[in-house]
Amino acid sequence: AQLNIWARIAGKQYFGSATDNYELADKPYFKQLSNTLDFAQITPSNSLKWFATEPERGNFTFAGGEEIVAFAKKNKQLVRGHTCVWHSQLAPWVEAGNFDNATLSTIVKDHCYNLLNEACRIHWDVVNEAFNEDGTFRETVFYKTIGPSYIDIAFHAARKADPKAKLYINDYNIDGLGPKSTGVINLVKQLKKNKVPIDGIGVQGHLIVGRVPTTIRENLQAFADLGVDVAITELDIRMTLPVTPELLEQQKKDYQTVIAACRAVKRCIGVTIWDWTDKYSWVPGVFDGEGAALPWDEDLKKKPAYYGIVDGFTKL
Ligand SMILES: OC[C@H]1CNC[C@@H](O)[C@@H]1O[C@@H]1O[C@H](CO)[C@@H](O[C@@H]2O[C@H](CO)[C@@H](O[C@@H]3O[C@H](CO)[C@@H](O)[C@H](O)[C@H]3O)[C@H](O)[C@H]2O)[C@H](O)[C@H]1O
Repeated sequence: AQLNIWARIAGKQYFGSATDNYELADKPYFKQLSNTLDFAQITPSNSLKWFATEPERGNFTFAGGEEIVAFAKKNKQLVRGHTCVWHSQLAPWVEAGNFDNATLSTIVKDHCYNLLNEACRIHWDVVNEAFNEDGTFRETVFYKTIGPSYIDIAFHAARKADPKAKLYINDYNIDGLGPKSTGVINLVKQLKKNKVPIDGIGVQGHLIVGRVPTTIRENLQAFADLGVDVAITELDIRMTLPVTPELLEQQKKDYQTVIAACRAVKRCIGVTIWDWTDKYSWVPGVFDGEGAALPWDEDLKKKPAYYGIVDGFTKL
């Protein structure tokens, strides 16, 4: 059996992968990504971001996102939408406009409403990477101009556009207990108190071999105890190159640990890897001398990590 089958047997809704438009031209890659026994869910890794969907104010363009959505639909794969409000890959006019609070609030509302109205999906990362490592709010153009209520505005607009989609806040380095996870917990408590429609917390899971937080299961449970779903949204576990048999074995154990933690938490509903083959991983382009983060190698061959994921879903 394959990854999504084991995920389902373990009571999860899906196992999935991110992908990007240019990768779909790669036939062997396309064939494996279409394999729903491994991947029952797809996340467009770039083409639903602000730079791609609203390059000029009020000019909404969804061609890139729609191409990946059409691919998923054909395979009956679920789609996670990524992402509505994020400080990175933001269309330049949003910051260059020096908009006041009222105007930028309208811009956020319109962007999230149109994005979700066009591209209805199972989940949406409505707000991405809103926190600093110490759990305080990241000083983005949205936070500096509007304050923390930009998050409320985005979620309300998202819910108005799509009453069914599950609305998530998504971030990295919130895999284990710590000040950043506490920041997320305090925010979600506040949002729920203020009746802001939030359904889930997205734990990106960009991890390092041999350094998976020992508190990951406890942390996922703490998020679930807030009365929201949890999803692992961008899992990859990078190593310092060159690849060695020891590092591959440790990576296998690390994937097993993360999957087993999600499996143990009832409201951890699914796992998405941030692409599936090292051939298209974002890691080497950002972390010099690091890579080999994904379960398939550059030749599209399964690595020990693949079996670590199986063990995570199956082993007691
Ligand atoms: O950074 C990893 C995660 C972290 N969490 C949020 C999540 O959204 C993020 O994903 C990554 O987010 C990164 C940007 O922050 C993306 O990287 C961008 O990916 C884009 C599409 O491939 C790149 O754009 C291409 O760049 C090429 C060379 O510069 C140009 O020739 C292409 O025209 C242009 O499309 C950008 O330079 C590159 O910065 C990665 O693909 C994407 O996987």
